[in-house]
Amino acid sequence: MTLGRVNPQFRLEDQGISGLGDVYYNLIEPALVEAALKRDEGTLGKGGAFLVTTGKFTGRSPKDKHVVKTESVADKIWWENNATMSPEGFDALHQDMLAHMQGRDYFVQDLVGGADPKHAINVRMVTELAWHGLFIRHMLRRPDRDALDSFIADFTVINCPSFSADPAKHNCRSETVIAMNFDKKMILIGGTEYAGENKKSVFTLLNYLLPEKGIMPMHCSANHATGNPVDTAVFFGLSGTGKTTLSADPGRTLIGDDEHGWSDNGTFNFEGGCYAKTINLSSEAEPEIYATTEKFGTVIENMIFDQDTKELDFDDDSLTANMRCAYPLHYISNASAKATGGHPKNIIMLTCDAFGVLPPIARLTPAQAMYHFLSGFTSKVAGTERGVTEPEPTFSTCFGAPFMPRRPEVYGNLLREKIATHGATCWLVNTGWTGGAYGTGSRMPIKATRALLTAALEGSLAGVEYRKDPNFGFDVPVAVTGVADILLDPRRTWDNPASYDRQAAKLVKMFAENFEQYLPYIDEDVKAAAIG
Ligand SMILES: Nc1ncnc2c1ncn2[C@@H]1O[C@H](COP(=O)(O)OP(=O)(O)O)[C@@H](O)[C@H]1O
Ligand SMILES: C=C(OP(=O)(O)O)C(=O)O
Ligand SMILES: [Mn+2]
Repeated sequence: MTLGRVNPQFRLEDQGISGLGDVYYNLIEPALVEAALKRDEGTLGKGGAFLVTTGKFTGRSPKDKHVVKTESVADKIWWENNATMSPEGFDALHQDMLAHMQGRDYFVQDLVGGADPKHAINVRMVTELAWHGLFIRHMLRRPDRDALDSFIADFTVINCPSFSADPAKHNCRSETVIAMNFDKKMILIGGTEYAGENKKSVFTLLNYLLPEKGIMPMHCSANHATGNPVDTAVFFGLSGTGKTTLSADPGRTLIGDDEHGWSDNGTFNFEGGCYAKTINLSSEAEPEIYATTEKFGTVIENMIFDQDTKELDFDDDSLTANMRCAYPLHYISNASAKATGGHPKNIIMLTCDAFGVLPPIARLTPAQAMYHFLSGFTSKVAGTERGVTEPEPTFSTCFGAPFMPRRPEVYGNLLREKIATHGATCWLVNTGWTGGAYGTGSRMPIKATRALLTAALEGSLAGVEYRKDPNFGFDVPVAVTGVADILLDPRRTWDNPASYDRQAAKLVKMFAENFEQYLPYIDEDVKAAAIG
């Protein structure tokens, strides 16, 4: 049976998918919540939030993500960073997944990736779980109801958590699989319930498609000055560095929290919703995000709650440290209705330095910005990827290596060109450890980070005194109103300055060793900005 609203010329049968049970097309949020409750997929929380657990997989499985090596993409993909799958393996996977889907009910959401209609793609998400339908309906952009009648998908994603892949037959690594086929315009996901795979696979797709149109795809959040989209800031950062937290700024308008493009027209969100970490979320430090956890349909993943009162326990990470909530952009009161902004005036590169070495803010020259963008130094925080249980220093190029199908220079050169054309000011902001490394020191207070960002974005850091950092060569402000001076000089926050110096030397060496791989691809000025 077919239920809901769909283009009568573009049902699943028209895509060669038949023999399913009931197919629910484009249900709106209340209907998805009803369906998910009926199917016992979760339970209602305060304000009608929808609470789910995802079993064994509570974070992404980057090693199980494959790109199908077809002729047309063979010389475009960065294979050192993307696991392959043979076209034959994919076809077998596709067939077996369709066979597995027989007789089961499915939920179809016809959505859009990209707030700039000129560069948007239509994505059809076919999900076994009703709540995955709800999740992705929040996360991507919802077309007008009338537009559904003529919707044709550019890409189709099928997500089937109850399906187990067979490495021998499907040319994959384990029972869990995320397989991207750019030729067949299809992504198949199996063997994991973690909702983040849905949005990050669409992100990877856009990261592949957009550079050829001269658009820079960015793993970043974005906001603009209230009433003034020309004053746009983007915040690059790997998971857990603070993109979502810091872009939800009561003093600015939120464009988006995770994935954006930079075209000749400025900045545009790929998405229509946010996916925030809820561990230790407090109503004082992050009131806007906190409030979404009590709104209708917000999807809350892997949180412990009181069965009687439905009170969420934000400190209980017994299921995972990667507890999450997903909500539409408009659940944040000062979000942009258009989800677009101007050319970034400020570019913030967020790093979560578990060594406690980097200063809380530094101003970068364009060459230094390129150096840090290609380096992508940060820590993986606990939980977002399987197997990571404490902050793990890493160099994740473009601040999002797991989502980059092309070589880093492709993104680096695009960014470099756009920074030069539009004259953006670049900053490195450490939201990680201060007063010592992870284990000794403490995480940078959110209040301090916010005060520094406000100063940078409002322009008041333009006139202050700077020191040149002896290890990294960038400029660090000496004093900023609202922030203790000592915080600005990490060496002074350590009990033993000699230990700091040793740790800094170790980090400089790591940077230098990691950067060697980029030397053949970069210009002299970036080489000159290299450290160590
Ligand atoms: N100084 C800080 N700046 C930003 N976030 C911080 C800071 N200190 C602690 N945090 C916490 O770190 C996490 C950042 O996560 P999030 O904003 O979701 O990152 P991302 O969106 O980049 O994945 C949040 O749980 C936040 O409360
Ligand atoms: C959702 C994710 O990313 P982020 O924390 O950057 O939102 C993820 O990496 O699974
Ligand atoms: Mn985020």
